[in-house]
Amino acid sequence: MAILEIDNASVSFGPPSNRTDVLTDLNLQVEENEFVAVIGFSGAGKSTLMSLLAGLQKPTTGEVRFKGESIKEPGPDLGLMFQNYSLLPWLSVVENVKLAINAVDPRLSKSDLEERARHYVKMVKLDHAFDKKPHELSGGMRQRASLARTLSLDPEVLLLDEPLSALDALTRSELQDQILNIWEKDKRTVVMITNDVDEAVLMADRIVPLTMGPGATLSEEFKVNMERPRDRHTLNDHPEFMRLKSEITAFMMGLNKESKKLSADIIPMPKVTPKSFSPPSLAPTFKQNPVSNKNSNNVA
Ligand SMILES: Nc1ncnc2c1ncn2[C@@H]1O[C@H](COP(=O)(O)OP(=O)(O)OP(=O)(O)O)[C@@H](O)[C@H]1O
Repeated sequence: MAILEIDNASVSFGPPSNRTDVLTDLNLQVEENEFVAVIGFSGAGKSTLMSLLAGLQKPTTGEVRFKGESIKEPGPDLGLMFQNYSLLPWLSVVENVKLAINAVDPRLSKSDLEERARHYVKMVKLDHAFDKKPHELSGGMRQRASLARTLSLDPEVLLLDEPLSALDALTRSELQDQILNIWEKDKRTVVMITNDVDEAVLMADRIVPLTMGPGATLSEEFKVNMERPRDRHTLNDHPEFMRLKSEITAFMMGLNKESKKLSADIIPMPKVTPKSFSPPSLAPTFKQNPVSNKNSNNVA
């Protein structure tokens, strides 16, 4: 049985008179220990999809299940790492992690809590910044801290919403490796959103494109049949990597083209011709006030 399932789900926002259909007819099955990458364009509904999987967003229709049970609310089994770090600015790295652990495990002793928080901060190689506040960290360090916080909850499923988007290429590769290490060593299930085809092929077992919104849906998937560990340095010589990369890129470009064509078909520009138009005078106009005119000498 799949650990995580989306069954014919859709998400719409707003009242019926002004409804926005963001996601429609979503179906996805994620097996235990699988690494699934969802790839999509900006604004397609990727974060909405993650919120749905994390139980933060209820489907308008359909169902989302974890281990066969309908997901009713967020819980520690489904660890969501947000795109925008969301660290509390007045707490240090280790305090941010402690706060998260304490929320799911309030009976831990002070020393166990400290030890566990430090363990996860070390895991993402932030030991040198235990006591730093978020404003003292670089973007990459904040993403690590945010990852440490998500990992510290020891979730069965890691839901990573563009976890590496704000990073430079070097830091990005370093963190990709760390996520892969954690996934392989601790045998987790990962669903990761990315907009980077290379990253998806390097990391995932399966890549599922999200079509363009409104009414985005998950389309046909691409299986990554490449042995692990995958060596990033020789990937560009790997025929399967090259094939997948070009197929997925062509598919995504096709989606983009189709969506532009659709929006051109659906929203024709209205033909608006003003009946008459006279530009307002640039000089300010004042209404004559007989009283103030009389006292005009009194103006300071
Ligand atoms: N609570 C909400 N109410 C109304 N509309 C919403 C809400 N949440 C998201 N949307 C709309 O849903 C669409 C998809 O948003 P979402 O943030 O899921 O996209 P995304 O693919 O994650 O975007 P990005 O890559 O830019 O972060 C957008 O048009 C957004 O305005």
